[in-house]
Amino acid sequence: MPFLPNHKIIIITAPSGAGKTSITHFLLKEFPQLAFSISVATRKRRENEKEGKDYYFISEEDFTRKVQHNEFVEWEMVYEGKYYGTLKSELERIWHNQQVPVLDIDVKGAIHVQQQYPDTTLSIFVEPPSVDELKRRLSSRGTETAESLQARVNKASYEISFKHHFHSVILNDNLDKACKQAQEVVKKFLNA
Ligand SMILES: Nc1nc2c(ncn2[C@@H]2O[C@H](COP(=O)(O)OP(=O)(O)O)[C@@H](O)[C@H]2O)c(=O)[nH]1
Ligand SMILES: Nc1ncnc2c1ncn2[C@@H]1O[C@H](COP(=O)(O)OP(=O)(O)O)[C@@H](O)[C@H]1O
Repeated sequence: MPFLPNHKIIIITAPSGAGKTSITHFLLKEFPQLAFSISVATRKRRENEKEGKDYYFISEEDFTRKVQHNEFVEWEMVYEGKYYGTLKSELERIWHNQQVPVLDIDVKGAIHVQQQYPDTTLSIFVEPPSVDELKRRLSSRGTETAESLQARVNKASYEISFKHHFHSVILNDNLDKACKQAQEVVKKFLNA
């Protein structure tokens, strides 16, 4: 993939329910030079989600074909049988528009991207106050079945154990405060 040294990347990572999406939306509103990196996913679309805005929703067969054709910067089976990946073409599209991609991806994907672009990546880990609070937030978000909620909660402690791999750890006990902290870190990175 053509890559220039000024091609920056911002990663927001965390367990599901920690507040990645909320903080990412805030950052996208604050900084017009940022653009959301739309991932490919094989899970079902939620009612409030739009194809080609939140994700590119595809079948597992199509996902496998893209893996074989080496179309991903990184991809993971984040939950049992549910695949997610960042397309090379998505990063290229955003860089081509002179913008900086914001990747909302899981901890393993985040570590892979950081390894590939160590000098130009900013990674932010969003930490939930506790796993119990994470469960409460996911329940009240109202998007998950009992099974998908449990899968998210089960993985949370494992994911939190990776937090030291990232440049910045932001505790999301208060969303406004967490957004402001993220804003400061991103501002410094964009101006560097
Ligand atoms: N590795 C990787 N993870 C992704 C990608 N896109 C989304 N994810 C992660 O997959 C997990 C599940 O996302 P989602 O199904 O939207 O559920 P939510 O986190 O509960 O809103 C989250 O941790 C996302 O950050 C991607 O392209 N690559
Ligand atoms: N600090 C917070 N306090 C209470 N609820 C929050 C906080 N941050 C986010 N939420 C809510 O918790 C749920 C999960 O947040 P979301 O941004 O979807 O997380 P993620 O993208 O990491 O899965 C959403 O309903 C969101 O409105």
